[in-house]
Amino acid sequence: MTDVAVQVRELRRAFGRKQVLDGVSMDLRAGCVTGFVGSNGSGKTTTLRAMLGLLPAEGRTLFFGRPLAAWRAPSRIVGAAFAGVAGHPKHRVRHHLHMVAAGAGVPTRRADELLEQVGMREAADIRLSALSLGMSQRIGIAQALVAAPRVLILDEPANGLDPHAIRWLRDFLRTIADTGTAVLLSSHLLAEMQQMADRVAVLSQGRVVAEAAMSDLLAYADRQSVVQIQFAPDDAPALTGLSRRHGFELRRTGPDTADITGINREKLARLCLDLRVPLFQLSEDRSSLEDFYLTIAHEEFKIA
Ligand SMILES: Nc1ncnc2c1ncn2[C@@H]1O[C@H](COP(=O)(O)OP(=O)(O)OP(=O)(O)O)[C@@H](O)[C@H]1O
Repeated sequence: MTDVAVQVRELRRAFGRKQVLDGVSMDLRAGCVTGFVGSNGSGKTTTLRAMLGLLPAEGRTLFFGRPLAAWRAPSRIVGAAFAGVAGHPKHRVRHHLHMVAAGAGVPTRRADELLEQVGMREAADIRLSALSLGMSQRIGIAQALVAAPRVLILDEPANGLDPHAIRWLRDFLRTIADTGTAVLLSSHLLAEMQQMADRVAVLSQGRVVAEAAMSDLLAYADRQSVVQIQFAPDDAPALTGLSRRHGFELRRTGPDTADITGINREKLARLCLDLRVPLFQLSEDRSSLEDFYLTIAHEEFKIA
């Protein structure tokens, strides 16, 4: 599904002299999980708040072609969660969600269903102040979903989650997106997004500098990575032939060492195994996706 659910256009916002948003534009697609990434302080939260009209900003955000305020029941259009759950710390989880449901004009049984869906039934009687960060994130998501919105916006939802909970979140968001909901989640960790998002929008210096399918971004990362190998000098011609046949670049750095670009470590290892060329060292200077993100941010990289 590629229907555009949300169009964000030219958002601008300064705090004092600092131009935090300098023309942020992006599209969110229905049925798609979009990761919104940018380093700490790059303006992700500011963008989300501006999109939702929680913060005055120049520019516009259209939800299914209209500003949010033009919809009769905005909570059915978009649900959002910022840093876990917002509510009275003394309220207990179930009571809190019932109040949110009542406020949104939906039956309280919807809140109970969501509590079940986010795996928090056992936490129903816990006070909001006693929730762990991970629990609070889940309840925040339940709260955002209470009116079954067509767009779900989550600010750093993976914060404080352990790997098991991140897997849960990924599967949960996939289920939500599969119903046609457009999901936007922000994070300063690209590695997390790699697990969760179909598409990614990269925020840098107040603008979205890349918007692409996650698979394209990862393929680009592969092309940028450098694999260092060590081999038997006799195998040099075989490796050169392999590089020609498979279109990767091999640059000799010594009689038995080379730097390779244009192919990732796993694929290279498989090709060498097939060719029966033993490698004595195989390391990849892909650094990390974090470093890769910094590269994109600096190069103002655009993926077609
Ligand atoms: N109300 C405010 N008043 C002044 N400055 C603000 C305000 N809100 C945000 N900022 C500044 O705007 C910049 C962007 O902040 P924002 O919280 O949007 O970044 P972020 O990308 O969400 O960061 P993080 O990943 O750390 O959550 C920061 O420099 C922050 O200090």
